[in-house]
Amino acid sequence: MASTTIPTVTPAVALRGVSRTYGGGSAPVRAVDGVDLEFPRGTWTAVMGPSGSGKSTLLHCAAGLERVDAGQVLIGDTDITRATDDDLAALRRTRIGFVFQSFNLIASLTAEQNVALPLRLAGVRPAAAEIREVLAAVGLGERGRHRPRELSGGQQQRVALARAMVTRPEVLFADEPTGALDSTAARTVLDLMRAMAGRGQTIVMVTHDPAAAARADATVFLRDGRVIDRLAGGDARAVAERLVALER
Ligand SMILES: Nc1ncnc2c1ncn2[C@@H]1O[C@H](COP(=O)(O)OP(=O)(O)OP(=O)(O)O)[C@@H](O)[C@H]1O
Repeated sequence: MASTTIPTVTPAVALRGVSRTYGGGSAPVRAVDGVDLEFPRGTWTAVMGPSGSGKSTLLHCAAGLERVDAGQVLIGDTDITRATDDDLAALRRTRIGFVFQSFNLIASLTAEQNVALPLRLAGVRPAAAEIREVLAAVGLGERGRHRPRELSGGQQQRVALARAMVTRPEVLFADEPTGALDSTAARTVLDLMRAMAGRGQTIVMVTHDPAAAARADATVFLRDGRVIDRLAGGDARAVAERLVALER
């Protein structure tokens, strides 16, 4: 009988034995402790866990914002743990997007200028029409000339998402993207993330909110820097129950 080969698909992001320890001396903190995870292309994964369980550290290591002490992080076929600082900076400008709870927009720039920034940093002259299109995609077509302080929190987060989307990154890393938003604004941001995953982009999102995690395709649960549980799909109640169980 002929043997069949199962084609292996490279995940968008893979962590292999990743560890990150802070501080040396007598009290080092192992924030991430031997994590193995794969994030398939076009999927949206939530990362949950108690405060201090290592969620942000894991996200920063996966996005190349922070160096790992051990293990490998692969973005597609690229091992970013071997990349130089220049390579990493280039990767972050082109293949990776990042959104934070605090939006991190530049106060003195308009929405359009904020969105254009990653292209400018990559040495590309942004086309005005392209910037308007991305802002329209997040429902802010009329707000391009406004500065962050003239926008609501939900609108600012949508500008931050537009800025992360403008380079069409393979992977979007989001650290509590809805943490500062009311439920209506949060839903709009989560709808946009769902649309991104639908276009084949991969999303890794740290959240404390079971309702936000329930919108993702899967949730991984961390405790003491380790992955200790995983839930595919699920509703907010199922996510919350798992979270409560691991906080005991
Ligand atoms: N720069 C740092 N220096 C020293 N220790 C740190 C640093 N950053 C994080 N830690 C420690 O590493 C552990 C994991 O922190 P991390 O911020 O990744 O957790 P988290 O799960 O994202 O927490 P939270 O939900 O409260 O934001 C914690 O014990 C934290 O105190």
